[in-house]
Amino acid sequence: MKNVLAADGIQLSFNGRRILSDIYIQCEVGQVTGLLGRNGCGKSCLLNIVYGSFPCQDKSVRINHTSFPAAFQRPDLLRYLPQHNFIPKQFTLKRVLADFGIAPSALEEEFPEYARLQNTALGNLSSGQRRFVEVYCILKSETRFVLLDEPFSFLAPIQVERLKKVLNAEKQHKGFLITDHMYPHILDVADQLYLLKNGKAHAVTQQSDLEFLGYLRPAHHQ
Ligand SMILES: Nc1ncnc2c1ncn2[C@@H]1O[C@H](COP(=O)(O)OP(=O)(O)OP(=O)(O)O)[C@@H](O)[C@H]1O
Repeated sequence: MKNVLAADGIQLSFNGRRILSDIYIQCEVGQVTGLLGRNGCGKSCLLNIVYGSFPCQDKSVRINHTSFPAAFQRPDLLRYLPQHNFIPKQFTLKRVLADFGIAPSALEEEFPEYARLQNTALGNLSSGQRRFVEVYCILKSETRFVLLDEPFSFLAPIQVERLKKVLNAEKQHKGFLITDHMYPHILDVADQLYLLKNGKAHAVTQQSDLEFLGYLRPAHHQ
């Protein structure tokens, strides 16, 4: 049986304003599922709800048909990269890698420039380096599914390309749900794509769908 994370029946409103109303998304081990949408359409809320850290009027989150309303309690099954820095800044790189069960040599082989930073606290890295470490640790951690909220923002293009290689290697045994406004990278890595609009998740198969749904300006208008 395939390993599938599925979420549906999600209803979310703030002060009577409907944010999410008709959501069905699924994510399979071996695949990257992309989630696009304009600012404020509810992407971060949706990831938080799937993770279980955000209260929601109604939802069903399942892994292989088993319900996981509080998936954040099962890091062996699901990990989440929030939009903001989430690892305490006083932790050294060495400690962070150990906490995520990653051998320092694994990072150093792929990214030798981090070898000399093992004893550096994350707060003393540049903001891009700090974000890079967070994304790398979440990508490499031992889990089944990974939710990524804006992993590429704040990173230099070459770092994005290098992390995309890590993502593609890791997806052999993990499923990813990823959102980022650097949409060409999402189109590049995603095996399937959803666009969130007016509370609904629309399955998208080609760039013209994104234009039709108003996420991209039509090519002939650019
Ligand atoms: N705690 C809250 N109370 C009230 N409204 C909220 C709360 N959290 C989020 N919202 C609203 O819900 C909507 C969706 O927010 P969310 O952060 O999920 O959007 P997003 O698609 O991730 O946006 P962006 O791309 O700008 O990060 C926004 O209009 C936001 O103002």
